Amino acid sequence: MARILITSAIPYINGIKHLGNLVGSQLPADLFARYNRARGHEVMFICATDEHGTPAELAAAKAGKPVAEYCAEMHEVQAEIAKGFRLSFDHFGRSSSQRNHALTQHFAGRLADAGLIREVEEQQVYSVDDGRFLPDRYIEGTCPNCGYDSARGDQCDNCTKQLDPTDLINPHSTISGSTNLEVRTTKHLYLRQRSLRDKLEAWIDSKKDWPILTTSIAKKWLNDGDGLQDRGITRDLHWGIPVKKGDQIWPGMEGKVFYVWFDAPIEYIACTAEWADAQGLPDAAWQRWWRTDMGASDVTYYQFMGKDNVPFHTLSFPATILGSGEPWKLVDYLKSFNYLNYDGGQFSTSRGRGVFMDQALSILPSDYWRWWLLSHAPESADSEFTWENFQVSVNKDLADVLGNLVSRVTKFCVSKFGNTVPSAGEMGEQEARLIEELGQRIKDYAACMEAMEVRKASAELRAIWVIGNEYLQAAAPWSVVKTDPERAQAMIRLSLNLIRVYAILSAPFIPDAAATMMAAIGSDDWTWPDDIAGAMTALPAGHAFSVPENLFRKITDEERADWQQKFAGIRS
Ligand SMILES: Nc1ncnc2c1ncn2[C@@H]1O[C@H](COP(=O)(O)OP(=O)(O)OP(=O)(O)O)[C@@H](O)[C@H]1O
Ligand SMILES: [Zn+2]
Repeated sequence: MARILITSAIPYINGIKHLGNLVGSQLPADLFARYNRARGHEVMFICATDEHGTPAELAAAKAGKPVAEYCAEMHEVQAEIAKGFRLSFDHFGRSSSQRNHALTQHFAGRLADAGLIREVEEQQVYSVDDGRFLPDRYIEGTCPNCGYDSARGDQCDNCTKQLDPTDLINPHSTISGSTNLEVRTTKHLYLRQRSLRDKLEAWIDSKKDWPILTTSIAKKWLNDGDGLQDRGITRDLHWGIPVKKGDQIWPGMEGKVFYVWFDAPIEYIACTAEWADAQGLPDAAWQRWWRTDMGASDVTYYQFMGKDNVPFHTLSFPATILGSGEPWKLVDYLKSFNYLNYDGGQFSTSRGRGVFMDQALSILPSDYWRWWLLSHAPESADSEFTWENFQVSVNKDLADVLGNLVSRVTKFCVSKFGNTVPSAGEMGEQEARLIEELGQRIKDYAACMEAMEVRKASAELRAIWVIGNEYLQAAAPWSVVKTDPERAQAMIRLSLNLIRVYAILSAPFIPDAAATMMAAIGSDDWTWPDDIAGAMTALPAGHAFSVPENLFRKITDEERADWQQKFAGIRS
């Protein structure tokens, strides 16, 4: 039994996530967690909400709520939707937890002790009436380039020109509208990533089996232009983790917080501590996942994320870990994804474009989405969600192939032989061939799952469903029963066993349908079918089963057109 630590990129708190976010991080991580549990490994699967930073403050202000209250509410909303998609986190934590405060301050203190932090003086816009420094997005004014009157401090949305807040004509604070702004000097902490550059490069070079997407992004940041740069890790904001050196005051940094990208990945560790707290377990319980000096040396650590998160996980977070000089676990395998696009454009939370997780569940159960998203995961390139493709995939793979097999076999058996596994007849050549082919295909499927080749794994699973259908088609028990009922019984006995095997193999992709199949077949034995011949004869003659409710329904053309129309616009 192996010990497997899995973290999904933590979703940002400022709204409900779209299907792109889901397939780029949480969903494939869940697939991998479920698969490894099914193989009997010890799994710790961690996710959380990413709660700090300016966008959270802005979203809270828009909702008219204090930011802490807004985050607490949105965390519950996201946790509920995650349950709806059957995301099997061991813990879904919060980056604003006390655990993360303490751990983030601890890491900063260690980095300072190691000489890896430098203090930098910067010029920044200060709003006298608001009593605070303003991040670029909090400042608006007239664009010097095109005259647009709501250009932001970092960019003009009208002409796209990149701006400095000091470029704006008649700038004002978006918080209060005040024009009483001045440029003041402020102090920030920078992590000396440059001095860790060679160490980071050697570490990345040692990862020969990582996806090219992952290593190419890391290499770009290491080498492009002047190479890896030191990075500001503090901000002049109210909402965040107060800057401290361990549990000590940091002179000159009073009132400042850590930058959200500094504390967010540390939450993977803190979240595991939150898990232990929630279980009433001592620190040793989470430390054995993270500290190689406290039992984590046999842990293999996998991360899942979309491509935009890769630099922070290949460089910044490892710089924090390596720089601390403490024996924390570094990631062993980083699975990254390209982007899923939506019907001819991009998904966008800020612009409300695409299908969002709550909307998806309101029209179809989670298995339909899980299957489509995973079987079309943007692995080697970006992929695109279209309603046509979704309809075809659901109707063919789920309804025609898998659903149809389950319903045909169980209904036929009940009508001809009753609702128990029939006992007569012997297996023949055809059955032996099916069992042999299944054995090989299950090995291929497992290899894809272990390599986290999500699309290939789904293709293997589909092929496993297809060979069952082909067998039934060729064996044709509904014809054979007329001349040789005992042969037909043997065929159906095998097919009922096949349904149980399908439930086990399909569960990581479509857990609800798998549970329905297993319940209908009257078993709770989820043992992985390593011994396929044994698994295909596991249900004894006389074992009772039932006909399940229709596993999957088809999507009609009218529904497809209706949804396409309904989701074409912008979610406000
Ligand atoms: N279109 C997409 N396809 C696949 N993965 C995506 C997509 N957009 C974001 N992701 C990934 O989703 C995960 C969660 O992202 P996060 O909550 O930070 O939202 P985001 O990156 O700000 O995206 P958006 O602004 O579109 O919501 C991250 O790992 C990110 O890389
Ligand atoms: Zn402009």
